[in-house]
Amino acid sequence: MRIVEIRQNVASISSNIANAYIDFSKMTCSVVAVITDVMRDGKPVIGYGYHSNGRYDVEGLLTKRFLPRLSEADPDSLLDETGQNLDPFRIWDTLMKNEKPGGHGERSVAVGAIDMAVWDAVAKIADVPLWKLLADRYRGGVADEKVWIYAAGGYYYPGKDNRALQDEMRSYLDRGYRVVKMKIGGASLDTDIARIESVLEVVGTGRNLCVDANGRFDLETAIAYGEAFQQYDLFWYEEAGDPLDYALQAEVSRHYSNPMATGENLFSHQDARNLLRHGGMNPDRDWLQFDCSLSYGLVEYLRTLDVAQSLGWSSRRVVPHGGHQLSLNMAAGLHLGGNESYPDVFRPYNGFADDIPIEDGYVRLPDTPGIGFERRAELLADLRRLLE
Ligand SMILES: O=C([O-])CC(=O)C(=O)O
Ligand SMILES: [Mg+2]
Repeated sequence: MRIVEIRQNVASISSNIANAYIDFSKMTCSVVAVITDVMRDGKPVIGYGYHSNGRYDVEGLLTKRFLPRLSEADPDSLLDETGQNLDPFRIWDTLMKNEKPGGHGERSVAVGAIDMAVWDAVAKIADVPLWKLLADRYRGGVADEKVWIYAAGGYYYPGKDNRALQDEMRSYLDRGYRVVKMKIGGASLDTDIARIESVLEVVGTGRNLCVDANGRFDLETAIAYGEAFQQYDLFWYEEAGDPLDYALQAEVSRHYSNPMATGENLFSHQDARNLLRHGGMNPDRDWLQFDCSLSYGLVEYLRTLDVAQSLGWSSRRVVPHGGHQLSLNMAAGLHLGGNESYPDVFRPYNGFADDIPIEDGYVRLPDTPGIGFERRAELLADLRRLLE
């Protein structure tokens, strides 16, 4: 078999929402299609990939550096030992040839988008859903039947008052979610506490609410917020300070005794290891949110999970950022703790299978070969519009 062509394009995921750090008025993402010469039902197998929100598209990195490395490689060097399918690890090594270590920047996003498309193609060629392929390869054939997901939203946007915030959260509960997430740090402490209390009226208990500061706070502010909402026993307190400030994370943990979460802006297993070595995080209490699509893909994520395990972390404490179906497959197939979900934001690069309901905070996975994009019509239509 061969890769016939790899296409890339830029999708818009812009909207008028804002977190404590950025607005999303110009947010984009890169989309990738790996077109193969393997035929299914008279059509070539195509693997699709993209990266999640938060980093802008990486078109330049894809077109100038990473895609040429694949087209210049000996096609056989990208295949597994059977010669009948792609090998994501060999492809990864080809992509990363002549890249120095460290300084992970945003090349990890370009590699992540390609890697997603490669795994989609690999599972389609193997004719199995990716969650099953992962469970068979890495977890003795045992996949989780359903995955815990939480509804991430609660953004700031113009004209949004606490009533609108409550309506948003109520609609998530109506759609089957139990735990919701809201943004903090984009307003004063008093305003945010009033927002939190208004959401608690809807979700009932702090155990159903996560708050996300998107790395906005300095140490003093992070501690002040923690002290102000310690009493609510929130599900987690996310990205209190700068994602690379491990000493801040450790110090906040000394003041805040409920669960904390971070990791969505760490893009390599080495950065993840530094967080776990130096961030004072507690494997019995805290949560890790590394996002494969931003951090060199699933190939690298397997290393990150190994590093976490060697430092005493169960994969069940990992709940990836990004709300995409690749992480959902990984959650089921690799026994993660769950996955983020964006019921309403970042459309159409959000959501899971159209026809599978969310029940009591859990979702099941489709049995479609690949990642499952074919079961999410709006997303597939956009990928096809941009790539075919
Ligand atoms: O608002 C964002 O940048 C997304 C985010 O942090 C999340 O989903 O946790
Ligand atoms: Mg976040």
